This record gives sequence, structure tokens and C-alpha cells, in this order.
Amino acid sequence: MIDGEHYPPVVLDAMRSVEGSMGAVGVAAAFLGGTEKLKEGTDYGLPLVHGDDPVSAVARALSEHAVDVVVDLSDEPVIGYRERMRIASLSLAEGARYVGSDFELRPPKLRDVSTKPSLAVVGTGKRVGKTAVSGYLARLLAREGFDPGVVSMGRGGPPRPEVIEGHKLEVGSAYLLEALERGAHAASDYYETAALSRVTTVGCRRCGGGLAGEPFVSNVLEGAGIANDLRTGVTLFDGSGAAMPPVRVDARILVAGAHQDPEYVAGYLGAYRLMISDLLLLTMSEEPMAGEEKVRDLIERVREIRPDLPVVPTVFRPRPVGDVSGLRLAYVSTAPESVLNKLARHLETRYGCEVAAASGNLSDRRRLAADLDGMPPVDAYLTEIKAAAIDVITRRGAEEGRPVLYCDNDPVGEGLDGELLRLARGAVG
Ligand SMILES: Nc1ncnc2c1ncn2[C@@H]1O[C@H](COP(=O)(O)OP(=O)(O)OP(=O)(O)O)[C@@H](O)[C@H]1O
Ligand SMILES: O=C(O)[C@@H](COP(=O)(O)O)OP(=O)(O)O
Repeated sequence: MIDGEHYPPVVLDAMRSVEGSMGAVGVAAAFLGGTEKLKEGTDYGLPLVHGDDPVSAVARALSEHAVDVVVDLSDEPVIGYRERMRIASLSLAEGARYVGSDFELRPPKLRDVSTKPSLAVVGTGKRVGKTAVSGYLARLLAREGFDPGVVSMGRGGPPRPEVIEGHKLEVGSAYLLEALERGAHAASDYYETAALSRVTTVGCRRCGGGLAGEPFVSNVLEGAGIANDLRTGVTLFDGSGAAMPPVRVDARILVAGAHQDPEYVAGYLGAYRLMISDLLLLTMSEEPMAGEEKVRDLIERVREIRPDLPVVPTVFRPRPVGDVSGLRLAYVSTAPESVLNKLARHLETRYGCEVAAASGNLSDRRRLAADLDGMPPVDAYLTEIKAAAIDVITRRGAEEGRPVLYCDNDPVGEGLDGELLRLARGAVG
């Protein structure tokens, strides 16, 4: 990446010096713009690639040349922070490193370990709905005869990958309390998916996540190997936070919250995630999380990066697993305070229960304790399987002799099933 803001002999010297120090051979120079010190007709010794703007110049260079590393010899005012993050996204998406004087970004290593058709559900942040979508996808594919297994990874996952045969076992409160007694984080995603979707899950752990989503440490590759040996037809990999399972897959579903800062979805290395995905689900696409205008604006931002990417706006609705009709319930969740009332009313009208109390503080044990202390007497607890669902809610239910029922979040969106099945069929095909 060079520009006309630098005097040509300075650029030429720098190109030689970088080639020498990196042991690299230049294949092309993307000319990003800048006129101040430009001398028309300068021979930079490499094919020059131009674009309408700095980002498109790099995009064109990457599409016209096989490149291992993009070296940034430009600077402001030709490119700024935003352009650099877009260029980083482009480089990484093409499998190239992006190197500047004081930084280096590497594409995440996505290992080719799955011997089965595979899909991944990845996200742009925590609690944007990856697990809800993975569970929904698993149930959809099970119904359609794909015979899926799920490999989950989480920041509370097991030291060695663990298999739960959700279709054979009753993963209910007794099972989860037993896991808790063994020292497990019994609300981890693989317990959640096995219990709510009744599919075979492989639980894995990860710690840390890079800008482009590579976990610092994880046992997902081992988990993927275990999934290869299961009697399943398709493997679904579920991400964690904005971190991606470090595996190559046939298709990738990106889950982003419509309520998120658009910069986190389409800017920074959100752009990279958009570039390597095959479908974008915009969850929480309703008031008060995100109104029509916000959703529209976000889709426009996404289109600037990936005009061809199918986008499905969705909303979540709670779905109890088991019969709650006629029960007076305490509903416990991680949903924001602003939507709790709406979710409670949905449970009442759709499932015939009474939600006598609701708390959205499942991931804050101190606040949760205060909420629980202030609740009126109920017949049963209805909780998501997340955060303190087992160590606090399920344990409390057992001590009080009150049943604890579990609740999933179903994504609802026009054309959702069709898009998911299209990807699954493509993967199998
Ligand atoms: N209608 C709604 N509006 C806003 N938030 C909702 C709504 N329904 C459910 N939620 C919340 O959305 C979140 C979805 O979480 P989900 O687990 O699926 O996401 P995730 O990205 O996989 O995170 P994690 O793995 O930590 O659970 C939950 O916090 C849930 O309570
Ligand atoms: O914190 C995480 O890593 C997972 C859940 O972790 P576990 O509870 O499954 O261990 O949540 P996510 O980031 O996917 O929203």
C-alpha cells in the first residue's frame, strides 16, 4: 500500500527495505491516493493497482494478485483508522496478513478437521443469540432428516470435550444439578443446547478471543474430532462471544444484534465477519431494542460491505420446554429489563401460565438474590439455561421443593427456515 503523500524515492527505498527485512517479494503496489508529492509517471517497479478510494484499491489488488501479506506503507491523511480496519478485514478475508509498522493482524487459523458437512453459527458479541439460533437450527435440521450434532464452545466449557446425548437423555434439573455437583458450569452452552433442543452436543471451552475471532486457547479441535466419530450427519459449530470456532466449515451464519453499535457489526473487524459469512441474522429487530429505522440503517451499512449477503431480521420469543399452563411462575432470564414485560405477557397468552414475577438478572448473582427475595410465592420457576440458572435457580427450586422448568428463545423471522435449509443443503451437497 503506497500513496502520493510520500515522495516517490522515499517510497521506493521503503519498499526495498521492507522486502529485505521481511524476505518478501512484492507482486503489486496498491496506490491509495494522495497528490502532494506525487510525480506522474514514477516507476515503482511493480504493477500499480488503482481504485476509486483506498479500500477499493486494496480490494482490487487482492482480487488480481495472489498475496500472502499486505504491507501498509501509507498513513493519514490518505487512510485513517476506519479505512485501515476495512483493509484489515479485506486482507484477512483473503487469507493474507496485514502488516504495518507497529501492528500485524493474521487471519484466524481455521483448521480443516470436520469430516462431515459442517455449519458454524458465529456472532458479533455476547448474548446476541448464537445459542438460540444454533438450537433452532439443530431442531430444524433434525426434523428435516439431517441428523445434526452440535459442537459448542464457551468460556465455561469443560477441560476435555464432553458429549451429551441430548436425544437419548432427559437433561432436566436433576441432570444439571448432578453436573453442578461434579464442578461443571452446568449452564454452559452445551448443556443448554442438549436440554432445550435434545440433540447430541459436544461441549468445549475457549479462553480469550482475538480481534478477528480466533480463540487464544481452546479444545474445539479435539471436540471437532469427537464429533467426526458420532453417529450424526452434519456438525454445527456454535461460537462464543465474538470468537469463532477455529475450524473450516461449509457455511457460516453470522448472528448480530440489531441493537448493537453499527460500528461493531459493520466496522472494526465486524466487516471481516461479514465478508466470510453466508447469511446474516439480525436478532432483536424490534422496539425497544432496535426500531425499523435502526434496522434499515444497519442493513445499509452491511450492504456497503457485502451487497450480496442475505440478511434476515429476526426477533426472539420465549418458549418453555414442558407444560406450564395453569402455573403461577417466576420467570428468570438474561433479557434486558426493557423487554421483560413483553416476554412475560407472551408467555401468558401463548402458554396459559401466569408470570407472577420476572427478573432479568440471571447473570448478576447479587441482583438476582435481591430479586428472588422480593418475589411473591410461585408454583414453579421458569428460567433460561444460562449464567446462574443452575447454581442459583435450580438449586433454590430443589431446596424449596418447587419445580424448575427451562425456557428457550425461539428466533422468528420471515424466510428464516428457508435460508437456513438452503445453507444446510448446500453443505451436504
Ligand atoms: N425479545 C427479546 N428482546 C431482547 N432480548 C431477548 C429477547 N428474547 C431473548 N432475549 C435475550 O437474548 C439473549 C440471547 O442469548 P443467546 O444465549 O441465544 O445468545 P448467545 O449469543 O449465544 O449468548 P450465550 O451463549 O452467552 O447465551 C438472551 O440474553 C435472552 O434473554
Ligand atoms: O460466555 C461464553 O463464552 C458463552 C457462554 O459460555 P458458556 O456458558 O457456554 O460456557 O456465551 P456467548 O459468548 O456465546 O454469548
